Amino acid sequence: MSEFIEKLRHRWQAADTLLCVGLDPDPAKFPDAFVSDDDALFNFCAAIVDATAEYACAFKPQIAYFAAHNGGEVALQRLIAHINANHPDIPVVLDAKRGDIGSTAEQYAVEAFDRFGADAVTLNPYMGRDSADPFLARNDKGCVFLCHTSNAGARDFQELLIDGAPLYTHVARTVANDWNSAGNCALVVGATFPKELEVIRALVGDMPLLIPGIGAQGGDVEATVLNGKTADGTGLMINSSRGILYASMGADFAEAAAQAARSLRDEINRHR
Ligand SMILES: O=c1ccn([C@@H]2O[C@H](COP(=O)(O)O)[C@@H](O)[C@H]2O)c(=O)[nH]1
Repeated sequence: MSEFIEKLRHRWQAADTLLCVGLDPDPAKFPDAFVSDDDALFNFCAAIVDATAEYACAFKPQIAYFAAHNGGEVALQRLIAHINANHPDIPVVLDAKRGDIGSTAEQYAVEAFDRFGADAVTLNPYMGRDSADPFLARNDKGCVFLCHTSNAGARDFQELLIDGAPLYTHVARTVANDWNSAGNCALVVGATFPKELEVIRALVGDMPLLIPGIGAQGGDVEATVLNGKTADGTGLMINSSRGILYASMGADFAEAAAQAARSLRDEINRHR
């Protein structure tokens, strides 16, 4: 089992939480105090991280929200270093959805794990095994493959029938049975597709699932937990980004984020 999966399992138990706090910083939504702050991306996210850490089983920074801004990738690098230094028990899943030919994928693996210091990265399996190999070879780290995403367009390709079974089930089986020999794989499954979540859980045993789609996208917490949990009541990183980050856009943003995180952690736990 990879260090990422061990760290995640330990955090599930030690902190009694399945909540993943998503870090999608949008300066247009920041409180006024950040308007003239040259380091607003880092300062806003670090305040959210410190306020919500006790409720988090993982943090998930989405790289686009950093890379969209000049200097944003340096802010991301510093933010992950801040999490690793101050909250070392909480794994960081870099949401980058990488996938390319092997030689380029090698560079993406260096980017995620060595430059940014993430414990795991989200990956697009569409280009097949050789595009995943540079990540799978890092068996201390985690590879979180898109399986059934949370958006409406997930149906366009992911539900197409191949040999009588939807494409997303082929992804789930292939990752669980072929790609996970080092025990370092996980899957992304949207909370907005609870029936498909149940199907995927039945196919992949205890493999961890990253679940976006709660909060702003309207996924149902009870259905997510009931259909996605493992026999021991864990197995899930249930993500909320905007619902936590922007619980208040006032001076009390960090306290409001902590309250939103605690409330969602508690709601999740009521259904475990
Ligand atoms: O299927 C997917 C895969 C990834 N995401 C990402 O998760 C968060 C969701 O943000 P919310 O504000 O909680 O809706 C965001 O970073 C997406 O890029 C997803 O939503 N669905």
